[in-house]
Amino acid sequence: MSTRTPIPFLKGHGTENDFVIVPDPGNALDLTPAAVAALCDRRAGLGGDGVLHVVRSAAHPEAKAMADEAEWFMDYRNADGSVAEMCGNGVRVFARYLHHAGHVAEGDFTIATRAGVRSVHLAKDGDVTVGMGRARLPEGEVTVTVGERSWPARNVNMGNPHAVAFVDDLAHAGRLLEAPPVSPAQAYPDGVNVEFVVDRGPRHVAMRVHERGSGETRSCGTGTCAVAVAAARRDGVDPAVTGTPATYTVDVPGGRLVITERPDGEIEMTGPAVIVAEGEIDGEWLENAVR
Ligand SMILES: N[C@@H](CCC[C@H](N)C(=O)O)C(=O)O
Repeated sequence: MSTRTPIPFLKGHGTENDFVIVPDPGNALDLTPAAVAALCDRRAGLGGDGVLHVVRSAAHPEAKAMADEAEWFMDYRNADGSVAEMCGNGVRVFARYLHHAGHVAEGDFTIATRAGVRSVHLAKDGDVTVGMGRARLPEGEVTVTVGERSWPARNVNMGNPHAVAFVDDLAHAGRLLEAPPVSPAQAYPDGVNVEFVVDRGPRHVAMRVHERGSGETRSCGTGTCAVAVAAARRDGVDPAVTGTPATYTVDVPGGRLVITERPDGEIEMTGPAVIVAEGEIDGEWLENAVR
C-alpha cells in the first residue's frame, strides 16, 4: 500500500480462526506480502491468522472470469503474506462481512474464491453454511512427523492441500511451533496444512491444525472438511456408494463445525462467523511498517 490516508478495516473470526478484513471494492490497494504480514502481526499490528481482502470480482484479474456468477471475490492471504487458494472459516466471515456492510441480504448468495465460486447460506440464527465443493483424494500415503513421532496421513485437497493424521492423543503433536515435516515432499509442492485428529464418538472427531503460512491456529474450515472426508473413508463411509449423506462433527480448539458430504461429493460446512471490531488503519504506520 502506498497511501498515507486511513484504510478502513474490520476484525472477525470463525471458530477463533481470526482475520483482518480489508474492504477494497475497486482493488485500489497494493496489498503486498509485507503489508499483510504487518497487519497480521499480533504484537506490532492488528493481529490475525490471515487477511480477507474484499474486492469486486470484476475489479480483480484473478476473479474477472467469475464476475457473472459472484459479485465479490475473497482475495485470501495467510499471516505470512502468502496467497492461499481457499479458506473455509474465511469464507464464512467474508459472508458475514458482506451482510454487515449491506452488500447482501440473509439467505443464499455466492462468493468467488481462487478455488472457484462457493455458494453460501446465511441463516437467521447466525450460522453460515458454505458449499465447499468436492474433496480430491490424491493416491499414495504420506507421513507426518513431529519430533520423534511419525504418523501415516491421508492426502486431501479441498482447493488447498491437507495432510490428515489420526493420532491417539492430540497432545502428541506437541507445541507445533514449526511446520511438521510431511513426506514425500513432492506430494505437496506448494506446502501443506497438517491436521492431527482423534475420535470423540460416532462420526465425531476433534483436531488440531498447523496451517501453511500461519502456524498453529484455533481452527481451519477447509481442514475440518478434509478431516471429515478422511474420517469417513477410514470408517468405510462413502456417500457416493451408499447414496446417503454423511455428517461428521469436528471439534477444533476454537469451537465446532458440522460437515456433511453428499452423495454427489459436494461438501457443506456449517458454523459461526462473527465481526468483532471496525476501525481505521493508520496509513503512515503501515507505510513505515513495510519499509
Ligand atoms: N484457515 C483456513 C485455511 C487458510 C489457508 C491455509 N493456511 C492454506 O495456506 O492453505 C480455513 O479455514 O480453511
